Amino acid sequence: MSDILIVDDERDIRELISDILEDEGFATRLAGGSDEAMAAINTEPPALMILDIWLKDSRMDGIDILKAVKRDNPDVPVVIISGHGNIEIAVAAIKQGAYDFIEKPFNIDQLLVVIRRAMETSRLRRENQTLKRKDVVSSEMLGNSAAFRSLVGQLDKVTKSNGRVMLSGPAGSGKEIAARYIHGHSNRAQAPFVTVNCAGVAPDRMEEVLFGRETAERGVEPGLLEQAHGGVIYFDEVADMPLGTQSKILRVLVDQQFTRVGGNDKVRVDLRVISSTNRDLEAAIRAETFRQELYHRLNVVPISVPSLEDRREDIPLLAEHFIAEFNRSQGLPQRALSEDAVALMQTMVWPGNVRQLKNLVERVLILGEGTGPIEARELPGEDERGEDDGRVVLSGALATLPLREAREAFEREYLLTQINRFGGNISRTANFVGMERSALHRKLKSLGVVTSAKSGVRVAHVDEEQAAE
Ligand SMILES: Nc1ncnc2c1ncn2[C@@H]1O[C@H](COP(=O)(O)OP(=O)(O)OP(=O)(O)O)[C@@H](O)[C@H]1O
Repeated sequence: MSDILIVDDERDIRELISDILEDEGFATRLAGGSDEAMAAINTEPPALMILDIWLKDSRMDGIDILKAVKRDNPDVPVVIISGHGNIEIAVAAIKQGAYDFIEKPFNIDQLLVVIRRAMETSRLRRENQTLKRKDVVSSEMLGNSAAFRSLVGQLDKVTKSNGRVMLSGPAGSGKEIAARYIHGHSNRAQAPFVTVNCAGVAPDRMEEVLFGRETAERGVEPGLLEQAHGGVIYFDEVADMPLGTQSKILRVLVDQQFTRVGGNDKVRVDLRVISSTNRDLEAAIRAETFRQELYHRLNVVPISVPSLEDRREDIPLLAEHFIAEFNRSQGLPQRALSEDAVALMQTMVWPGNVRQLKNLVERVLILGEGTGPIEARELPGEDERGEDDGRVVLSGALATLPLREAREAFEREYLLTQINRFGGNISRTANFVGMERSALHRKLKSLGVVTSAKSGVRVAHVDEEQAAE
């Protein structure tokens, strides 16, 4: 979608327009009638279409083509060419969704201004759509592990206030879904939830995207802050916000008002601000890529979202939920999970967290074998797991240790994973690893592994002092 389609029954005119546009660096395609035009659009929708209203000897006239384009490719801006004195028709075309019109005979500058504006508006619109696309995702948040319950407990406490929340946690752990949970349970639930993808917008576009703009030609085009009025604005990955925009956002938070790009009027909006980060913002402040004052304003209530590895117990529940969801949305087979598959999933590493689990489930369902329970062998290939039929590939660090220490390091890691997988429950862990409960306790003690309750969550970790003894 990068060229301009020129539809005119007069060859001289379409070639003239094409020459002008190509001189300006645009690629063009030409069509002399409605069939050719429709075929060109169906092959690949253009970035913009210039359309003559009167098409001699054609099955469809310009207005029909316009209607078809607006029905099937509503994002393609259409600029109408109308004969001199046909203003009513041009106005009718605008009502049908044409972006603008130019009258024949037109002057080149006028043509270029209209085209540039149309392209720019359509780009802004697309950008906003990508930003809002996430809006439709489901916001059912599932889990039953202690770490998850502790998270929900904290979220519940902030739903009723207006306090600014900073969600921190690794990529894909569910920060956005947590933000939606706050929104959905607050008295702003009926108002919009608007996501600003701080990493996805080019720095020089950020202000226009956030604050909107005002131009003589197009009037007011509201930005995301205005679109979120009454609801929640979610700054996803705040650490990626350009420094210049950070200062402007800070001003908005202090003054509770802003000005659109190109405008003079002050705009007031009522917003709740929720932000997320998977980076260490304090380090970003030290590196002077994040403004300290903004950090303090956004970080009023810090809430940390646990990684999937800290809530391994939830893996079967989440996997089953995603299987059901893919069954509903894409008709993928509704399969059960074998015990082996669950055990493997609960011991794998999940750098991409819940998102990675969701992607894995989708892949297994697509590539899968039949409709029976999902087996462990269908899970990621050996190459991805770094093991082969239980053969462990030694990591560099392990390979340099004497056997006794290497075995201890392995046992420590293995048992830590298992205990966390069973939510800190020693009996269930003992049962799974095939040891007596008391023997497991002794083993843990000798390895320096202790379990403790941190904000209501029982987790296993290594007590360095004990381990050193
Ligand atoms: N507790 C949960 N229950 C159900 N689905 C979840 C849960 N947590 C995360 N997900 C799903 O996992 C995916 C990733 O979640 P989300 O986008 O909220 O993560 P994130 O931390 O905001 O990611 P990123 O850091 O990449 O922005 C989404 O599809 C989300 O619906």
